[in-house]
Amino acid sequence: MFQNLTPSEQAKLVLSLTDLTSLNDSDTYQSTAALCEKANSTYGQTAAVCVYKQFAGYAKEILQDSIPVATVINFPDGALDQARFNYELAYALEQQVDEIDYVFPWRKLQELTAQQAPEFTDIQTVKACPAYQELSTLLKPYLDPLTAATKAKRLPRIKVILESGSLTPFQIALASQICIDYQVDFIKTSTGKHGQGATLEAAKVIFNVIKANNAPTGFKASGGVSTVAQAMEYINLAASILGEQFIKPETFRFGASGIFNDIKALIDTGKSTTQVSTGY
Ligand SMILES: O=C[C@H](O)COP(=O)(O)O
Repeated sequence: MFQNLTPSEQAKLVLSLTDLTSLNDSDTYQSTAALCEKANSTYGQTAAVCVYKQFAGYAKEILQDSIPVATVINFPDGALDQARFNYELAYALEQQVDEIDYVFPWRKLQELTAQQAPEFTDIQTVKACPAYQELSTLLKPYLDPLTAATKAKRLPRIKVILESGSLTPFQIALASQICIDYQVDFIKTSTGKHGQGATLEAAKVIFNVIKANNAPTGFKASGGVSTVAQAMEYINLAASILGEQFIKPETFRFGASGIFNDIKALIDTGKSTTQVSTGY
C-alpha cells in the first residue's frame, strides 16, 4: 500500500507522523513560535511538536490543543538521578505537556551487560539475562511515576528514548522489553545528540520485540531522519513486521528537526530536496 503512494502523498503521510522537533541551545520563544507555525500549516498538521520544557508552556499556548506538545526529560544523557527526574517530571507536568520523551539510562544498561555479549535471538534469552531483572528494578522509581501520570490522565503519552546507536541488538531488545513491561506508549530510538541516530537495524529489533510481546507499544525513529525517502524505509519495514495498521500517529512517529523542507519540496514540486539541482 505505501509503495504505491505518490511523492506528495508520501510527504503528507510522513508529515502526519512527525514530531516536529527543536532541541537546540539556541532555541527561543521566537523559534518556538516558528516551529509551531510549521507544525500547523497549509501543508498539513504534524503528529506533535517537541521542544525543551521551558518552551513547552508557550507552545501549548500557541497551539491551543490543535497539536500535542511533547518535551524531553533526562535528556540527552540518560542519567539515573532521582532528584533531577522528580524535578523535571513535575516541571513538565506543570506545563501540561501532552507527551514526555524520557531518556533511558542506557549507560547503566551498558555497564550491567558489559560482561555479556549474547546475540539477540529471542525474547526468552533477554528475560533470562540477570541484567534484565536488575535494570527493571532500578528503573521502577522512574518508569512507574511516568505510567502513573498517564493512568491518572495527567499525561496522554510517554516515549522512552533508548539511544539505540550506542547499544547492541541484545541491549536494544532488553531495553525494549523493559519499556513494554512498564507499558510505555512508544519506544524511541535516539536523542539525536549522541553518536549514531536511528537505523533500520535497530528499528527491526524493536519491531520484533513489540511483535513477540503482541504489545500495543508504538515506535518512534529519531536522530538523523531528514528526508521523506529515509522515513518511508522505516514505514515499509514497520508495515512488513507489524502490519499496515501500525502506521498511524498513535503508534508510529518520527522525531525530526530537519525534515520539513523535504516534505515541503515534495508537496510543492514532487521532487525531494536531495533531487533539486543546485545549478552547478
Ligand atoms: O527527538 C528528536 C531528535 O532530537 C531529532 O533528531 P534530528 O535533529 O537529528 O532530527
